[in-house]
Amino acid sequence: MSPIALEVQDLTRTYGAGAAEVTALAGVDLAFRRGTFTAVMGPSGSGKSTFLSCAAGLERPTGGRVLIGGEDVTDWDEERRTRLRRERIGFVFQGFHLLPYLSAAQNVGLPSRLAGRRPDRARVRALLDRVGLAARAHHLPGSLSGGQQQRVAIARALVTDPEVVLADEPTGALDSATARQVLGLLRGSVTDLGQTVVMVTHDPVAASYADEVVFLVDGRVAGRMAQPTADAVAGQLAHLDQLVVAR
Ligand SMILES: Nc1ncnc2c1ncn2[C@@H]1O[C@H](COP(=O)(O)OP(=O)(O)OP(=O)(O)O)[C@@H](O)[C@H]1O
Repeated sequence: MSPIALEVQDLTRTYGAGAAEVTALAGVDLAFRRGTFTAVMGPSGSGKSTFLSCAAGLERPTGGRVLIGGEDVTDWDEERRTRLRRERIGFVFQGFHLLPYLSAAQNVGLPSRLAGRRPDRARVRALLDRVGLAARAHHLPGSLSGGQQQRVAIARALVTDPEVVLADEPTGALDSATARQVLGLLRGSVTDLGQTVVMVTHDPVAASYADEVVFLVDGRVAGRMAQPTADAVAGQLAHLDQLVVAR
């Protein structure tokens, strides 16, 4: 098994053409080791969403490679990439993205169903238990709080034991106490379950739960910080221009 869960090599992505061309990613090299939690930060427009989309196989890069579990998936056709997303990547979104007419347990089991398998009931139950929602297994998302919905989404992201969990502003819609619970669960999935989490966030407190922060500026890696604290991250964000100059 590759020790690297996700790797991008010289990743570039441009949109439009000619005078209207926009460079969203300008040659990003990053490798995410298994069992690590990384936060990706940067100003608006720095390429964070584009990076996640390319890593997830939702968008094709203009150049460079994407490797999942050591396997180069860059040139896979749409069908293979859809299967890759269902079976080998977990997603957590700012807006939860649960299906409203399925119960919490059915939402957690959905990735297995989409992959053509009957959900493993014991695993669904264990994951709901892990996120503190065993008693709410049969509730519809509409009867759960935002934080509870996000906890269901985390259980769903973990159900296939994916190579990597990609989280896009997972606490962006939550109050700070609820956000801490959600971040604790993501942290626990790494520390206890050996998962690999890559999380885009604007929030220095959220980033402080990660092992490392990667800073993007203008589509490039402008800096990194190991063992981040919220204060250190906030300080670095305030001086990203200096990182770029120092590059
Ligand atoms: N579909 C698209 N068509 C044209 N330009 C795009 C498209 N998607 C992104 N861009 C441009 O690419 C650059 C990077 O955008 P991206 O959304 O990846 O940044 P971001 O760091 O995620 O920003 P934010 O923090 O605001 O979400 C921006 O200049 C953006 O306008």
